[in-house]
Amino acid sequence: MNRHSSAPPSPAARFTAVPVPDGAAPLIRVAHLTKAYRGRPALADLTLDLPAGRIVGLMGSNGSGKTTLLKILAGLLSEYDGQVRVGEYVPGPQSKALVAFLPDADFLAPELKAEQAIAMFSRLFSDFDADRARELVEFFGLPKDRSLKEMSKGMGEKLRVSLIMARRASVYLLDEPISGVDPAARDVILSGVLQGFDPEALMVISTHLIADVEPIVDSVVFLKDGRLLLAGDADDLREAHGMSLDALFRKEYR
Ligand SMILES: Nc1ncnc2c1ncn2[C@@H]1O[C@H](COP(=O)(O)OP(=O)(O)OP(=O)(O)O)[C@@H](O)[C@H]1O
Repeated sequence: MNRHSSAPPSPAARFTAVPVPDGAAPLIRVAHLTKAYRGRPALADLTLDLPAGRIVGLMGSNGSGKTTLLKILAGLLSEYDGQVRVGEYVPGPQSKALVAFLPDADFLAPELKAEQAIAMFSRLFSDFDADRARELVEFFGLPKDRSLKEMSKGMGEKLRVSLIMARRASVYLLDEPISGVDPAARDVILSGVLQGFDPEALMVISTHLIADVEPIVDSVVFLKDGRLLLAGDADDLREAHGMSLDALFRKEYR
């Protein structure tokens, strides 16, 4: 994984890109992306390429622009400056077919039980694998006879993750999939996310719970105030800074 030379520990500024294999086209390309809400910048001149086959931790303190970036990549926010490509597409109907997006807010009707939600996703998405969703529901031990409103917060999140990860997408964008659930449930959710994950796909997981996702990410993007603070291979960053990503995050955001 280490593509950097054996240079001494270096400042964060050296790590400004997730490595893209030689000759490969990035799956996501973002160039000079700027997005403001009523004149207040949420993303400022962000440039970032992400290749297929990576699990990227999108990290940053509250308000650093993670959700805004994911919504733009998912095609839900279309007013921005700069260039964005998912595969060969500007975010829109064609790119949406490639992208499975787990928003940080509820997106399912509270009356739905697991099997009804699976039926709905089968109708909505041609790449949805209902058997895979049922396997995940089973893996998470979710009750089949309870609707979403009768489930705990952690159960609801597990159902949403089961649905999103059962799409056969090229890009998975997960916005805070483990926030608001207890530490044991976080581990279970993350192992569910990884189960059967296509190694050729790209996954971007936004979080500020760095220690929890650190074991599963191989690349990192740190945002601060809508700008790229650093980005790189997780092993390279740990080696160059001589600390875990969690410790690095605490140092950079102090
Ligand atoms: N719909 C909106 N209208 C106005 N301002 C917004 C809106 N959505 C986000 N913002 C602002 O944009 C900035 C970035 O917000 P965003 O939600 O992208 O950050 P985040 O890193 O996902 O934060 P968190 O970790 O708290 O979820 C913040 O200053 C926020 O207040």
